[in-house]
Amino acid sequence: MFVNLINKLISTSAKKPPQSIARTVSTTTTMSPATLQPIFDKLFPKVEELKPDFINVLKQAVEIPAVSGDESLRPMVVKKAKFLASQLESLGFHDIQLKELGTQPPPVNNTHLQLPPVVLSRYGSDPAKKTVLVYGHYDVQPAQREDGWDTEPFELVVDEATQTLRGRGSTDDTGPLTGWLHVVRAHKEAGIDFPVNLITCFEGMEESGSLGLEELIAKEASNYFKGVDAVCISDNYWLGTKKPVLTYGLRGCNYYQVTVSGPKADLHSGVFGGIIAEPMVDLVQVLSGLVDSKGKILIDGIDEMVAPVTEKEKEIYEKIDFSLEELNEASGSNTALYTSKEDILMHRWRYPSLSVHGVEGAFYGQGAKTVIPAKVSGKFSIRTVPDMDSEKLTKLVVDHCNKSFAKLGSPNTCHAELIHDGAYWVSDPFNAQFSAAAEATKVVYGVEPDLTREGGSIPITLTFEQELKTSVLLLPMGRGDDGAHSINEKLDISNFINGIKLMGAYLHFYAQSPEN
Ligand SMILES: C[C@H](N)C(=O)N[C@@H](Cc1c[nH]cn1)C(=O)O
Ligand SMILES: [Zn+2]
Ligand SMILES: [Zn+2]
Repeated sequence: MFVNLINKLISTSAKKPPQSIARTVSTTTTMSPATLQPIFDKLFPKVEELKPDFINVLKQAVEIPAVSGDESLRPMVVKKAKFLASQLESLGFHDIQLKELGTQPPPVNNTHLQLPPVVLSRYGSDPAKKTVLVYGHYDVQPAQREDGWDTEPFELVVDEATQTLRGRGSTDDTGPLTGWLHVVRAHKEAGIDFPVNLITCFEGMEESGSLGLEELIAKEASNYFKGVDAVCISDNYWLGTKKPVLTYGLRGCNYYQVTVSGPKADLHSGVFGGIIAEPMVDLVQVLSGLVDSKGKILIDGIDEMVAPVTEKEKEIYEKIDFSLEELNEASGSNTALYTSKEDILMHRWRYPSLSVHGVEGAFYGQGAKTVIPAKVSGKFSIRTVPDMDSEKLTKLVVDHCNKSFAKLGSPNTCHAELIHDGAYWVSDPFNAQFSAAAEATKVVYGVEPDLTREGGSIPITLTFEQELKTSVLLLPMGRGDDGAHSINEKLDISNFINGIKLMGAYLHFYAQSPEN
């Protein structure tokens, strides 16, 4: 009955993909694990044998602080691109190109700042084989030891006690990205013919909105990317900590800043406090008018853009393997806004959310600096979902900020703007790629994967689908408690090693699959 429900959801949603599907994948396919078993019997032990080398490559990559959101670290992002190019070269990839994307558009402090290059390369060019493009990002989120890390964030620590690899980028996304290189190495050293032609597209701006990549993909669709049959992205996480998943949906992300400016320079609060209008005081009031403590977005017009939940969709969430306890464990707290699994998953996957991230220009360090900041920018983002329109949303956000500020009657000035936007994406999880990945999961993990959506965003996903006219599969490597974007980010060694096997097995199953 549940299978019928899923099929109905897909067939009735016409061009629109299903909102959410929670059952395991049905693999009615001609692919036979038995014919591939002799290959896996050679491949998997080789992956195990190369584990120390794979960890060592990840260690070298993590040591480069490629923080795309920090302008001063841009040379490090470029250094990491070059490091990857040299790794690709030593593995026998060809046609390696570091594609330049021009200068970073405003808002930016250095108006001549070059965007980091996109690393394109090929492994194999056999016309008899399918071509799979693998996308990953080599940039990372900012991290400082003082944030609360147990060890230096840009040193990969092999934690024997927990059997994890700790360091910024271990799970998001340096570990999974390097996984694709390791798959090639394991094939070479095991003497196994690589099942597909591989193209890499590794970018260095994902954590900052994938600036410039859309244009590159549109340009290369009929050039470098010509003949791509499928796109695979390993850049998200299992829902929990035990069960592997395949992911068929992402929320989008519109990132904003609202800047309040007043005095020419920061001022002494003893000299000017009480006699001038303080930008920070205005800003906190504008920010507090965006969302309430229950997570309700206070901007008029947003709820109306969200696709309504159908009765059928509600049933889907019941089947998912997830609990409030797992959420509490992953957040390290009991601060959840919802208690039921359905509410938690719907608010993570299919409703928008607004998060306030920080304030640029404000005092934030230790001690007690008595300053009145002259200009402060509040940063916040809205995770978007079907059927929200990015331009309409931005208009609502900017109008809302301007109205909130006007109510204050302040002599300061206020400017709200979009920094970047990335689209949401929902796909059909029963195509050839997902079936191949489900078979691979059964071989590697011995279970059928759950089908999940992701609350986070990978801005370029929809662009690949539209420009290359291919399906996209999200094949996560890490677990839901990996701490991506947080302190002590980690990747379990077992996820790293099994994830590499999974990537390899998926490529073999997909190569055998009768359809594209
Ligand atoms: C899911 C992916 N690994 C990720 O972390 N994506 C970022 C991308 C982003 C940054 N700004 C806007 N999108 C995320 O979801 O925050
Ligand atoms: Zn990330
Ligand atoms: Zn990522």
